[in-house]
Amino acid sequence: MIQFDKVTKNYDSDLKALHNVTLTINQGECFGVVGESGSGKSTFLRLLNQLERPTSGTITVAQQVLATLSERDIKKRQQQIGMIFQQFNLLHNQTVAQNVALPLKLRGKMEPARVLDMLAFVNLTHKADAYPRELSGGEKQRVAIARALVIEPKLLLCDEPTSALDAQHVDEVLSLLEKIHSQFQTTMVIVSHELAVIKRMCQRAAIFNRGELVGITAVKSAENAQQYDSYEARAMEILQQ
Ligand SMILES: Nc1ncnc2c1ncn2[C@@H]1O[C@H](COP(=O)(O)OP(=O)(O)OP(=O)(O)O)[C@@H](O)[C@H]1O
Repeated sequence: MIQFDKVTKNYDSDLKALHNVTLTINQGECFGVVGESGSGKSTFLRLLNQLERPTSGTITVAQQVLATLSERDIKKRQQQIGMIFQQFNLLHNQTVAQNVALPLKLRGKMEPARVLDMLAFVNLTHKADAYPRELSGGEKQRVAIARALVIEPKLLLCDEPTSALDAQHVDEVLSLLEKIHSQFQTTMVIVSHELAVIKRMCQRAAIFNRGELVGITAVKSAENAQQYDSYEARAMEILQQ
Protein backbone atom coordinates (compact mmCIF):
# COMPACT_ATOMS: atom_id res chain seq x y z
CA MET A 1 0.00 0.00 0.00
CA ILE A 2 2.87 2.37 0.82
CA GLN A 3 6.26 2.45 -0.82
CA PHE A 4 9.16 4.74 0.12
CA ASP A 5 11.89 4.64 -2.52
CA LYS A 6 15.20 6.31 -1.54
CA VAL A 7 13.35 9.07 0.31
CA THR A 8 15.41 11.90 1.80
CA LYS A 9 13.99 14.88 3.68
CA ASN A 10 16.06 17.95 4.59
CA TYR A 11 14.46 20.84 6.38
CA ASP A 12 16.18 24.25 6.12
CA SER A 13 19.60 23.18 7.31
CA ASP A 14 21.96 20.54 5.89
CA LEU A 15 20.69 18.11 8.50
CA LYS A 16 18.86 15.20 6.92
CA ALA A 17 15.76 14.43 8.98
CA LEU A 18 15.40 11.28 6.85
CA HIS A 19 18.12 9.87 4.64
CA ASN A 20 17.67 7.50 1.71
CA VAL A 21 14.79 5.51 3.22
CA THR A 22 13.37 2.60 1.22
CA LEU A 23 10.56 0.50 2.67
CA THR A 24 7.17 -1.01 1.91
CA ILE A 25 4.08 -1.18 4.13
CA ASN A 26 1.50 -3.76 3.08
CA GLN A 27 -2.24 -3.31 2.83
CA GLY A 28 -3.90 -4.22 6.14
CA GLU A 29 -0.60 -4.30 8.01
CA CYS A 30 -0.02 -2.75 11.42
CA PHE A 31 3.46 -1.30 11.02
CA GLY A 32 5.55 0.12 13.87
CA VAL A 33 8.10 2.92 13.75
CA VAL A 34 10.57 3.25 16.62
CA GLY A 35 13.67 5.32 17.31
CA GLU A 36 15.07 7.80 19.78
CA SER A 37 14.06 11.44 19.88
CA GLY A 38 15.09 13.23 16.69
CA SER A 39 15.51 10.01 14.69
CA GLY A 40 12.95 11.08 12.06
CA LYS A 41 9.76 9.31 13.17
CA SER A 42 7.49 12.37 12.96
CA THR A 43 9.06 13.37 9.65
CA PHE A 44 8.18 9.90 8.33
CA LEU A 45 4.52 10.40 9.37
CA ARG A 46 4.40 13.93 7.98
CA LEU A 47 5.65 12.64 4.63
CA LEU A 48 3.06 9.88 4.72
CA ASN A 49 0.14 12.22 5.25
CA GLN A 50 1.61 14.69 2.77
CA LEU A 51 2.10 17.54 5.21
CA GLU A 52 5.72 17.54 3.94
CA ARG A 53 7.21 16.66 0.57
CA PRO A 54 10.44 14.68 0.18
CA THR A 55 13.61 16.52 -0.85
CA SER A 56 14.40 13.53 -3.07
CA GLY A 57 13.07 10.04 -3.71
CA THR A 58 9.49 8.95 -4.32
CA ILE A 59 6.58 7.99 -2.10
CA THR A 60 3.85 5.83 -3.61
CA VAL A 61 0.53 5.33 -1.82
CA ALA A 62 -2.06 2.98 -3.33
CA GLN A 63 -0.10 2.84 -6.60
CA GLN A 64 -0.05 6.62 -6.97
CA VAL A 65 3.25 8.56 -6.85
CA LEU A 66 2.48 11.43 -4.50
CA ALA A 67 4.69 13.97 -6.30
CA THR A 68 2.53 13.67 -9.42
CA LEU A 69 -0.69 14.60 -7.61
CA SER A 70 -2.28 18.05 -7.80
CA GLU A 71 -2.96 20.04 -4.60
CA ARG A 72 -6.62 19.12 -4.95
CA ASP A 73 -5.84 15.39 -5.21
CA ILE A 74 -3.47 15.64 -2.24
CA LYS A 75 -6.28 17.20 -0.16
CA LYS A 76 -8.57 14.37 -1.27
CA ARG A 77 -5.94 11.80 -0.26
CA GLN A 78 -5.45 13.48 3.11
CA GLN A 79 -9.17 13.12 3.71
CA GLN A 80 -8.78 9.34 3.49
CA ILE A 81 -6.11 9.27 6.18
CA GLY A 82 -7.06 9.21 9.86
CA MET A 83 -4.60 10.53 12.41
CA ILE A 84 -4.36 10.34 16.18
CA PHE A 85 -1.88 12.23 18.34
CA GLN A 86 -0.21 11.96 21.74
CA GLN A 87 -2.05 15.05 23.04
CA PHE A 88 -5.42 14.07 21.48
CA ASN A 89 -5.87 17.48 19.72
CA LEU A 90 -9.56 17.81 20.62
CA LEU A 91 -11.40 21.12 20.39
CA HIS A 92 -12.08 22.11 23.99
CA ASN A 93 -15.08 24.32 23.34
CA GLN A 94 -16.88 21.56 21.42
CA THR A 95 -18.71 18.57 22.88
CA VAL A 96 -17.56 14.99 22.32
CA ALA A 97 -20.18 14.50 19.58
CA GLN A 98 -19.20 17.80 17.91
CA ASN A 99 -15.53 16.78 17.96
CA VAL A 100 -16.35 13.47 16.29
CA ALA A 101 -18.58 15.21 13.73
CA LEU A 102 -15.86 17.71 12.77
CA PRO A 103 -14.28 15.82 9.82
CA LEU A 104 -17.76 15.30 8.35
CA LYS A 105 -18.63 18.97 8.84
CA LEU A 106 -15.42 19.98 7.04
CA ARG A 107 -16.62 17.93 4.07
CA GLY A 108 -20.03 19.62 4.17
CA LYS A 109 -21.75 16.50 5.48
CA MET A 110 -24.01 16.14 8.49
CA GLU A 111 -24.38 12.50 9.48
CA PRO A 112 -25.52 12.41 13.11
CA ALA A 113 -26.29 8.67 12.90
CA ARG A 114 -22.71 7.96 11.83
CA VAL A 115 -21.37 10.06 14.72
CA LEU A 116 -23.52 8.05 17.14
CA ASP A 117 -22.27 4.78 15.58
CA MET A 118 -18.69 5.88 16.14
CA LEU A 119 -19.38 6.89 19.74
CA ALA A 120 -20.94 3.47 20.33
CA PHE A 121 -17.91 1.80 18.71
CA VAL A 122 -15.56 3.50 21.21
CA ASN A 123 -18.03 2.99 24.09
CA LEU A 124 -18.66 6.65 24.73
CA THR A 125 -22.33 7.07 23.86
CA HIS A 126 -23.01 8.28 27.39
CA LYS A 127 -20.42 11.08 26.99
CA ALA A 128 -21.79 12.53 23.72
CA ASP A 129 -22.68 15.88 25.31
CA ALA A 130 -19.68 16.12 27.64
CA TYR A 131 -16.74 18.47 26.99
CA PRO A 132 -13.14 17.20 26.70
CA ARG A 133 -12.22 18.71 30.11
CA GLU A 134 -14.73 16.33 31.71
CA LEU A 135 -13.01 13.22 30.31
CA SER A 136 -10.09 11.02 31.41
CA GLY A 137 -7.02 10.77 29.15
CA GLY A 138 -8.15 7.38 27.85
CA GLU A 139 -11.62 8.73 27.07
CA LYS A 140 -10.11 11.72 25.26
CA GLN A 141 -8.03 9.42 23.10
CA ARG A 142 -11.09 7.28 22.36
CA VAL A 143 -12.93 10.42 21.18
CA ALA A 144 -9.92 11.23 18.97
CA ILE A 145 -10.06 7.68 17.58
CA ALA A 146 -13.80 8.01 16.86
CA ARG A 147 -13.06 11.31 15.09
CA ALA A 148 -10.35 9.64 12.99
CA LEU A 149 -12.63 6.71 12.11
CA VAL A 150 -15.70 8.72 11.17
CA ILE A 151 -14.29 9.24 7.65
CA GLU A 152 -13.67 5.48 7.21
CA PRO A 153 -9.93 5.96 6.60
CA LYS A 154 -7.95 3.49 4.51
CA LEU A 155 -4.88 4.40 6.55
CA LEU A 156 -4.67 5.26 10.24
CA LEU A 157 -1.54 7.06 11.44
CA CYS A 158 -0.92 6.98 15.19
CA ASP A 159 1.71 9.35 16.59
CA GLU A 160 2.63 8.23 20.12
CA PRO A 161 -1.02 7.25 20.78
CA THR A 162 -0.49 6.12 24.38
CA SER A 163 2.45 8.22 25.57
CA ALA A 164 0.27 10.64 27.56
CA LEU A 165 -1.76 7.87 29.26
CA ASP A 166 -1.43 5.85 32.46
CA ALA A 167 -1.18 2.04 32.31
CA GLN A 168 -4.91 1.30 32.56
CA HIS A 169 -5.79 3.74 29.81
CA VAL A 170 -2.94 2.46 27.63
CA ASP A 171 -4.60 -0.94 27.66
CA GLU A 172 -8.02 0.55 26.89
CA VAL A 173 -6.71 2.46 23.87
CA LEU A 174 -4.60 -0.42 22.54
CA SER A 175 -7.57 -2.80 22.81
CA LEU A 176 -9.59 -0.35 20.77
CA LEU A 177 -6.86 -0.08 18.11
CA GLU A 178 -6.75 -3.90 17.98
CA LYS A 179 -10.52 -3.98 17.49
CA ILE A 180 -10.25 -1.49 14.60
CA HIS A 181 -7.50 -3.50 12.98
CA SER A 182 -9.36 -6.80 13.18
CA GLN A 183 -12.81 -5.40 12.30
CA PHE A 184 -11.92 -3.03 9.44
CA GLN A 185 -8.47 -4.35 8.37
CA THR A 186 -7.33 -0.72 8.35
CA THR A 187 -3.67 -0.29 7.46
CA MET A 188 -2.03 1.29 10.52
CA VAL A 189 1.29 2.97 11.15
CA ILE A 190 2.12 3.41 14.82
CA VAL A 191 4.99 5.64 15.93
CA SER A 192 5.96 5.04 19.53
CA HIS A 193 9.03 5.14 21.72
CA GLU A 194 7.30 2.49 23.87
CA LEU A 195 8.52 -0.84 22.54
CA ALA A 196 5.82 -2.75 24.44
CA VAL A 197 3.17 -0.91 22.44
CA ILE A 198 4.82 -1.81 19.12
CA LYS A 199 5.30 -5.36 20.34
CA ARG A 200 1.63 -5.78 21.19
CA MET A 201 0.22 -4.11 18.09
CA CYS A 202 2.53 -4.54 15.12
CA GLN A 203 3.55 -7.32 12.77
CA ARG A 204 6.71 -5.49 11.62
CA ALA A 205 8.60 -2.43 12.74
CA ALA A 206 11.14 -0.02 11.30
CA ILE A 207 13.94 1.24 13.52
CA PHE A 208 15.31 4.72 12.81
CA ASN A 209 18.49 6.34 14.06
CA ARG A 210 19.36 9.94 13.12
CA GLY A 211 17.28 9.80 9.97
CA GLU A 212 18.68 6.47 8.80
CA LEU A 213 16.57 3.34 8.56
CA VAL A 214 18.65 0.93 10.68
CA GLY A 215 16.47 -2.06 9.92
CA ILE A 216 13.01 -3.52 9.59
CA THR A 217 12.16 -6.43 11.83
CA ALA A 218 9.33 -8.89 12.26
CA VAL A 219 7.81 -8.44 15.72
CA LYS A 220 7.41 -11.34 18.13
CA SER A 221 6.01 -11.32 21.67
CA ALA A 222 7.38 -11.03 25.25
CA GLU A 223 10.03 -8.59 26.36
CA ASN A 224 13.11 -9.47 28.44
CA ALA A 225 15.19 -7.29 30.69
CA GLN A 226 18.60 -7.82 29.12
CA GLN A 227 20.99 -4.81 28.92
CA TYR A 228 21.97 -3.54 25.48
CA ASP A 229 24.77 -1.28 24.19
CA SER A 230 22.43 1.00 22.28
CA TYR A 231 18.75 1.82 21.84
CA GLU A 232 18.85 0.31 18.32
CA ALA A 233 20.35 -2.98 19.54
CA ARG A 234 17.69 -3.18 22.26
CA ALA A 235 14.89 -2.36 19.83
CA MET A 236 16.10 -4.93 17.29
CA GLU A 237 16.56 -7.65 19.91
CA ILE A 238 13.31 -7.09 21.83
CA LEU A 239 11.16 -6.83 18.72
CA GLN A 240 12.64 -10.02 17.25
CA GLN A 241 12.03 -12.16 20.33
N1 LIG B 1 10.13 21.73 10.77
C1 LIG B 1 11.41 21.43 10.99
N2 LIG B 1 12.39 22.30 10.66
C2 LIG B 1 13.69 22.01 10.84
N3 LIG B 1 14.13 20.84 11.38
C3 LIG B 1 13.20 19.94 11.75
C4 LIG B 1 11.80 20.18 11.58
N4 LIG B 1 11.13 19.09 12.04
C5 LIG B 1 12.06 18.21 12.48
N5 LIG B 1 13.31 18.72 12.30
C6 LIG B 1 14.58 18.05 12.64
O1 LIG B 1 14.60 16.81 11.93
C7 LIG B 1 15.12 15.77 12.77
C8 LIG B 1 14.07 14.64 12.90
O2 LIG B 1 12.96 15.16 13.62
P1 LIG B 1 11.61 14.34 13.90
O3 LIG B 1 10.68 15.27 14.57
O4 LIG B 1 11.20 13.69 12.64
O5 LIG B 1 12.15 13.22 14.93
P2 LIG B 1 11.33 12.28 15.94
O6 LIG B 1 11.99 10.94 15.86
O7 LIG B 1 9.88 12.34 15.61
O8 LIG B 1 11.59 12.94 17.35
P3 LIG B 1 10.65 12.96 18.68
O9 LIG B 1 10.55 11.52 19.13
O10 LIG B 1 11.42 13.81 19.63
O11 LIG B 1 9.33 13.55 18.27
C9 LIG B 1 15.47 16.41 14.11
O12 LIG B 1 16.85 16.70 14.11
C10 LIG B 1 14.65 17.69 14.11
O13 LIG B 1 15.28 18.69 14.85
